[in-house]
Amino acid sequence: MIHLRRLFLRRDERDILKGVDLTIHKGEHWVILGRNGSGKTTLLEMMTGYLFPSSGTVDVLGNRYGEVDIREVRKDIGYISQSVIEKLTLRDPVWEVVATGQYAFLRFYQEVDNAVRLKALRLLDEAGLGHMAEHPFGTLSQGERKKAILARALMADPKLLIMDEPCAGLDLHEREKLLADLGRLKDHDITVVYVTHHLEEIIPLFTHVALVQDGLIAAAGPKEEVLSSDLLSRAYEWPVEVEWAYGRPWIKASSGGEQL
Ligand SMILES: Nc1ncnc2c1ncn2[C@@H]1O[C@H](COP(=O)(O)OP(=O)(O)OP(=O)(O)O)[C@@H](O)[C@H]1O
Repeated sequence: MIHLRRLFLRRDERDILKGVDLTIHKGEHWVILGRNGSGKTTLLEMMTGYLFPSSGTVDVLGNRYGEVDIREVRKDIGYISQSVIEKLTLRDPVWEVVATGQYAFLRFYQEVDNAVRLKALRLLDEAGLGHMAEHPFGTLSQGERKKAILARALMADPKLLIMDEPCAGLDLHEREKLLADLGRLKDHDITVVYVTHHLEEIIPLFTHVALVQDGLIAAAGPKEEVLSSDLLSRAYEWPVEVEWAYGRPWIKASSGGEQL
């Protein structure tokens, strides 16, 4: 599904990626963790074809970037990031913002096909936002916006859903509601790649974790193996302990502990 091979990225005389290898198979759901500036967003942008490596190969859904029309590949990829959210028009009705996901447009300048409108309304209903379909997008709370953006990303029935910190800025209640929506993707034929800073967002849906450290993959594999106190302490350069509860990992950091 995704094969990253020997990815290097050099920008402004700095090595941002230093030889990343990562393979994600169909049916797996991955979380990418790592310190600020370690290269997580850069990796997502390589997967979506918004950034090209200085060297190395990126294969996504059987296509090698550089040899195919990436716009065609993107039709099968849902991408949720702050930069996408910022481009959406706040005064458009929620259902229309969701419906644009069908074509990866930002706005409609023509009549919307009725089948597309109905699909947007159904996805909004499933997200519990049906009653807000006609509200201007900008009047939604941050949590409601995130749920609507997830519905938008699902409009085109993507094979791959890539998310960059979708729970950022949400309170516990809104976060849990968004995670519950994500959990339901288990029944969809979709592969999820998810960047976060918060281990507790690693709900049972997720199967694998990659730890990024200073432009390299420090560890990657089944979540139970990678989410060890030892590996996480090294990746975050801080002594931490991981505990599991409700099928999710929870992290304890030693306060004022000597840095590793
Ligand atoms: N266009 C660019 N030109 C130069 N340096 C860049 C560029 N984009 C990113 N970087 C640098 O590359 C490094 C990795 O950035 P990236 O955004 O991938 O990190 P991240 O792991 O997503 O961080 P965060 O958790 O803070 O979002 C950072 O040091 C950043 O300053």
